[in-house]
Amino acid sequence: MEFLNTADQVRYQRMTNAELREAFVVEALFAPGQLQLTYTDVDRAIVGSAVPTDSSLTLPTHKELASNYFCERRELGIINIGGAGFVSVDGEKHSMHKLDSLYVARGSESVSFASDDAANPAQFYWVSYPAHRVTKTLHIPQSKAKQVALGDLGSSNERVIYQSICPGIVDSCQLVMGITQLNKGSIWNTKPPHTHKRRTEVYMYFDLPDTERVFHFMGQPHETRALALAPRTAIASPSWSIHSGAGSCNYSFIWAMGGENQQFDDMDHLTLAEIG
Ligand SMILES: O=C(O)C(=O)C[C@H](O)C(=O)CO
Ligand SMILES: [Zn+2]
Repeated sequence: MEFLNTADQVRYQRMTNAELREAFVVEALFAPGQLQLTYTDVDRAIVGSAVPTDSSLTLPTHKELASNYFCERRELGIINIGGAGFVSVDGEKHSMHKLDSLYVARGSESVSFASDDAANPAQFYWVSYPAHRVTKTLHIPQSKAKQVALGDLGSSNERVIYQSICPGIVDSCQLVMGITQLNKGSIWNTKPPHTHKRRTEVYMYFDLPDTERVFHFMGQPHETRALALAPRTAIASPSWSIHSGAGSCNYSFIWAMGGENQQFDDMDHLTLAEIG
């Protein structure tokens, strides 16, 4: 397991791009045949990926979790961004098509990942937070997610937010998670930008060609920095930071939040005049 130690709201202002990347970005994701884990210090979110090819991959625990198994005190939100596959939770198989979500409840002892076709492997991405009670594991096909259409083409931010792991759909503890898809011709996510002191957030950009980038804006509203992120890269957003991006083309991203509350709409919106 890797560890991501984010910088504080003063120190990030003096950092080079390479230092900002080191402190906020999770780049080593989605290696074929491998499972990867990064423990962040934003509300103890653990970010991970698994790309099973010829054999299945099993979610391990780690010394720093001091647990007998990964979900002993944790919940897990998994989304597949690749070919069809399945996730087995304590022996129960959940088929996962592209963009399906799976909520894995605290207390689930074994979690493993497999692809239907090694030549077109599933690409599982997940975010996990500590969980204070036992709830139920649930599979959510993308069609069952709450859909919210936002923005317009004239402002280059026409997009659909799919809220799959959220109150009303899944009984989770901290985790709120879903996918935002930008329509062709739109490049801006999270416009207008916002913060939410009550929650931290992790974004993971995907579904754009390898040659394209998303310019992700982070930092305090009056002192922002931009990082050019390649596809399948995640970035942690501390509670004091905006999180908004402009792509060199349209794209999708998975967002996941944890913290004080689970209210998606609880945001402190900013006007662009407040961004520096
Ligand atoms: O494009 C958007 O707007 C988003 O996807 C917003 C994120 O979901 C978010 O930041 C929720 O707090
Ligand atoms: Zn947010």
